[in-house]
Order: sequence, then structure tokens, then C-alpha cells
Amino acid sequence: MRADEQREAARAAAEEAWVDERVAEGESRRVLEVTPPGDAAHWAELVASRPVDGGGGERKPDSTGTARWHEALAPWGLTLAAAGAVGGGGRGLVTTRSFKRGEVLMRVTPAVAVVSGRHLSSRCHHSHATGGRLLVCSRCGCARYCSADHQRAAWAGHRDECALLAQTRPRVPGQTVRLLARLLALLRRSAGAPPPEDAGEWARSAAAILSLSHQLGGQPAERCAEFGEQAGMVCSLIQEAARSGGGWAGSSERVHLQRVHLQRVHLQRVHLQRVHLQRVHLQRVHLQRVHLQRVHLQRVHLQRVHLQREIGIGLYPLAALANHDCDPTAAQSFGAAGKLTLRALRPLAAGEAVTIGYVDLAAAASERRQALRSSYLFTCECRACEEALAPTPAARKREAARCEAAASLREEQRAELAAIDAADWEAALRRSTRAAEIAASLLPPGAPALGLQLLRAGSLRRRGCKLHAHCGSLRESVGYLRRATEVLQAVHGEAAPLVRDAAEMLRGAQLELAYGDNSAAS
Ligand SMILES: C[S@@+](CC[C@H](N)C(=O)[O-])C[C@H]1O[C@@H](n2cnc3c(N)ncnc32)[C@H](O)[C@@H]1O
Repeated sequence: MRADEQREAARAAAEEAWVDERVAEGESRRVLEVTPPGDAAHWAELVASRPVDGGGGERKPDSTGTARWHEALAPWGLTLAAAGAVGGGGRGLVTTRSFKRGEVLMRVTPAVAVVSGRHLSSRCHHSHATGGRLLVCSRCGCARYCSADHQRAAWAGHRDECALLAQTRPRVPGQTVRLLARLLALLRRSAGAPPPEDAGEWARSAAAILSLSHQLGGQPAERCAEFGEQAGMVCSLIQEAARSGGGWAGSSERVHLQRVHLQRVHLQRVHLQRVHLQRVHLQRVHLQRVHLQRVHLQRVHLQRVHLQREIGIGLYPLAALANHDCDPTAAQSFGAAGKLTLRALRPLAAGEAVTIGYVDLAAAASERRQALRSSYLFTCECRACEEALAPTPAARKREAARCEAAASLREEQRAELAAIDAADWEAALRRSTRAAEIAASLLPPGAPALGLQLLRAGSLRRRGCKLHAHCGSLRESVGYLRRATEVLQAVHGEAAPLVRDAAEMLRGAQLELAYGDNSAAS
């Protein structure tokens, strides 16, 4: 392992340790509030009735499906507007009443969610929390839980997947394949189980329903092949589980007896299926990949890096109706068990579009468009992009300047980490504050990433020694922390541990500043 990889691993381990503490402090309490999987049927119905994607208005929405969506959105004070009614991006979420800044627009559990490969053995597959000894599912040997309660709560969603995972053991399919397998199981449960011999056919047709081949038109061949491979893998897994278990969920004894023998056969079949089923296009973008993120505080040498780290992917049918905008009106945050909360980033009147940022908003318009094309397969039509990429000399100049500023931001962030690794605290502080200033010039005023950057700049400290105090810049620290707390409150709500931490740091810095001023005066 290279030295920088070792440092990154150490950093990650320290973050995990920090999260453990948070779990002990209160996350586990919140876990118990998670909506039980009783609403799975409701989600399945919504997913199945989802009108074919209206992005860019390329397809006509299905009116029966749409009625269900309106019904599900109404209690939140939201509705689904037709393509063209709310700017670029096809259909999208719109408010039906006014909202204050920071007010909750929607709070939903994922219809299906999985932890990423990296977190398979370190996080509870139900609450996504880390810490303590995790119980391992004895049947698949893959799923892990922090308590028997969580294992029980997760069973409805894990049952079908468990048979699939038992088949592939010791290999574990990638997160997209696992997410799709869960989604198909959910749809299957709500539609009634097909006879075992039809399971493969059913899986293929479900995959075909999920395909959006019209959007694959402009994609490179290898990307299409990747989607095809993933679809093939899901179909193959389902067929395999149906064959060996006498049904998708299968009888555990039979699955258990045949597992070892089938492993080898299965690997060969998966390989064949991959080749043969490449034509079954399965598009990730249609599933609206939403990252389950946790905000971590780092405590290696400095209590300074607040990271948003991806821990898995989930499907949120209602939240996925929000279009992307490079100057979004809303932001999402994630809690225990992937619960997603959408909040207004500024006051919204009735009839305003609810949009979120799908990509890094500090990037230049051309970079954002590129990122959206490659990860989400569409070209952004938001007003900010249209203006930034207008074919005029003034716009071109602005865009070139923004590209430069975005590159400087990345450089400052990189240099900040390097300075920390080298224990050069003054340099770390300088880099961090510079990064915060550049981020403030690039990001929309309420952007979550800006809040995190400001928090880092204001809270730099080394084992109890606050670097701002050490460097005589407490006044700046108070300024950054005040701005950070304000931004983060609107994104995460006042009760979030991150916001409470930020407010606490602000109070501390204010007191120190007042004490310093008083001592100087006397
Ligand atoms: C998660 S869905 C959002 C809801 C979608 N408009 C619908 O009708 O279901 C993402 C899709 O919406 C469209 N979309 C979202 N934001 C867009 C934007 N800024 N510009 C163009 N298309 C956008 C794209 O087709 C993308 O694949």
C-alpha cells in the first residue's frame, strides 16, 4: 500500500471510529423511528406505476400512473408539474403552498437501498450504522446487523435477496445489481409471485420494463454494454435462485444443500448470461441513483474535515421526481437507514419548482454538463447552464474564469489535506480559508457543500488547540462558523448532530474572542 493510500485508510478508520461514537450517542435512537417496511407495498405500487420518464418531455406520461403520484405528493404540499411547466428537465416537482427557508419539503425512506461493497462488512444493512460487533445473516453470510431487532426489521426486504446472495457466495454482486435485485423482489411481492419456472422470464421482462433504451442512443458502446451486463447479472441471479430453491425466496434447506455445488456452475452461467443478455438494457439513471451519505467528522490529527461520504445507493421514488438545477431550490440530507429529507434552501412560493443539485455545483458549467451526461445521461437545460454556455464572448470569458476558479478550489482542498498530513498547521489553515473563500464565490449561497467548507475553515483545530486562536484569527473563525451554521441549519435542520456541533463551536469561538478582547482591554 502506498503512503498516501495508508494515510487515506487511517483517515477512513478514524472517521468510522467517530461515527461509532455518534451511534452510541444517539443515532441508534433515531434508527428506531425508521418507518417499518410495512410501506414496502406502497413503494412498490408507486415504482410500478411510475409514468415513463418525462425527462426532456421525450415520452408521454401515463395518466393512471400520474394520479397515484399526485396523491402521494399532496400531503407534502407538492405536486408533479408537466414537462415545460417548470423550466428545463421535463416534468418535475412543484410546491402547492409556500415554504420557509429550511422547512421540510419531504421526508421519505428508500423503497430499496443497499450498502456499497466497501461497507458490506462494516455497516448494519438496516440502519447503515457502524460500531460494535455485527450479527451476520447465517443463511447468506453477507448481510450484517447491529442488533437482532434490526435483523428482524430488515427481513422483509432481505428475504429474496438472501437467496440470491447465498447463490453467489463468496462473491457478492456490485451495489447496482444488488439494488436492482431488491427492486425486482419488491415488485414481485406486490404483483404476486410468478411460478418458479417463469421467474427468469419475469426477471427479463421486469428488466426490460426498467430499460430506457431511447436515452441510451448517445451513449458509448461500452456504457450500453455495462448496463446490459448488469441487467444480465440480475436476471441470471433470479433464475439461479428460482431453480435451486423451488421459488425465488426458496426453501432454505434446499438452497443450503445445493449452494456449494451451484457456485461453480453459477459462475459459468453468469459469464454466459453476461454475453447473451447484453441487449437487455438497464439504465441506472432511470432508477435515480441517490447516494446515501453520512456526514463524518475527522479526528486523525485535526478535528477538521467534515466529509460527505457515499455509503451505498437507494431508490427514492418521490424524491427522484426533483429535477437537477445548477442553482437548486432544495437540498437533501440523509439520516439513519437512508431516510432522506428534502428541505427548501430559500423561501419558496406556491408553484415554484423544487430542484436539487445532482453534481458538484462548484464546477464550471461545461464540467457540470459533462458530469451529468456521464453519470445521469442527460444534458442540463437549467437557466444557469444556458446563460453560462451562451455563445457570446462575455459568457465564454466568464466560463473560462470559472473553470480556473474551480481548478483552484480543488487545488486548495488537495493542498489542505497535504498540509495536514505534513502537520503544517498554519499552511492547513491558510489553504482551508482560501478554499472557503473560493467556494463562496462559486457555490449558490445555500449550497450544502459551502456549509461544510465554511465549517472546516472555521473549526480547524489540533488536539484541543484551536488553530485560529493560535494564529490570532479568532474573529475570522467566528465569521466562518456563523455562516456555516446558518447554511447547514437550512440543509439539515437544527437538531442534526452536525448542526449542533457547528453551533457549539461557534459559541466556543465567540466566548474565546470575548475573553481575548476583555483581557486585552484590561
Ligand atoms: C430523477 S429524474 C427527474 C424527474 C424527471 N424529470 C421525470 O419526469 O421523471 C431525472 C431525469 O429528469 C431529466 N432532467 C432532470 N433535470 C434536468 C435538467 N436540468 N435538464 C434536463 N433534463 C433534466 C433527465 O431526463 C433525467 O434523466
